[in-house]
Amino acid sequence: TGLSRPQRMLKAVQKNATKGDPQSVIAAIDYYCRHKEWAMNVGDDKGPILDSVVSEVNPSTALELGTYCGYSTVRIARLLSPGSKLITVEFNPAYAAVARQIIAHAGLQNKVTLVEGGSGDLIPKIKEQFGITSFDFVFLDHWKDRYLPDIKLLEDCGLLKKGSVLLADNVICPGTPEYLEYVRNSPRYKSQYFQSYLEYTKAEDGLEKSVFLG
Ligand SMILES: Oc1cc(-c2ccc(F)cc2)cc2cncnc12
Ligand SMILES: [Mg+2]
Repeated sequence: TGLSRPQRMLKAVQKNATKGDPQSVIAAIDYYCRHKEWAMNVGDDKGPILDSVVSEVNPSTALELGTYCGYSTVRIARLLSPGSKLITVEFNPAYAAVARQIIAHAGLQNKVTLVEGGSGDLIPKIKEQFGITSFDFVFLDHWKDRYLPDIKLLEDCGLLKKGSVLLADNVICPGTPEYLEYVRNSPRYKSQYFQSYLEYTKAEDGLEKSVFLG
């Protein structure tokens, strides 16, 4: 049945984006997904909000849950200071295979570690495997019913510290009601909603930024 949607997206990047130029990779994906076929990247409406939060935090250690094709991985990694690291977790091997190539096309492979597997299995292993004591920034963009259990896991594993920033995609569409209720009502978080649009559409969606208070 030919190429998958992620593989078609990769071809568009290889054809239209300049090697080593993250901005051209981002633009090529946004053009393809807006004009050719939709795909579940954070996109060019929510993307600048992601950029502004990453730039404000300027994380030394960052975690992304849900790589997909690597669009937001590239958005985050292009903003990291030298020596900073982004770990991105993807459950689907076919997605991970495309993401590795898109991240490499952007020239960001030295800033990014892509780990294949389930976030629930991998989070408890991060300290020992990567020698990371805590994350300054976490981007949640995977299965919506994993958002809440995974931040509780991050808390229990001591991977969050006072000031750690969580940014969650899709809190309206498809929606993460249990997660929102938790971060908005917990005394351990200061939460803020950034209204935007579902990628490449006119539907409402938004990002929830939650600062861990320790
Ligand atoms: O940004 C996203 C959007 C959608 C999605 C799919 C279908 C639809 F109709 C609306 C929204 C699904 C996602 C799954 N994981 C991560 N991010 C996602
Ligand atoms: Mg998303």
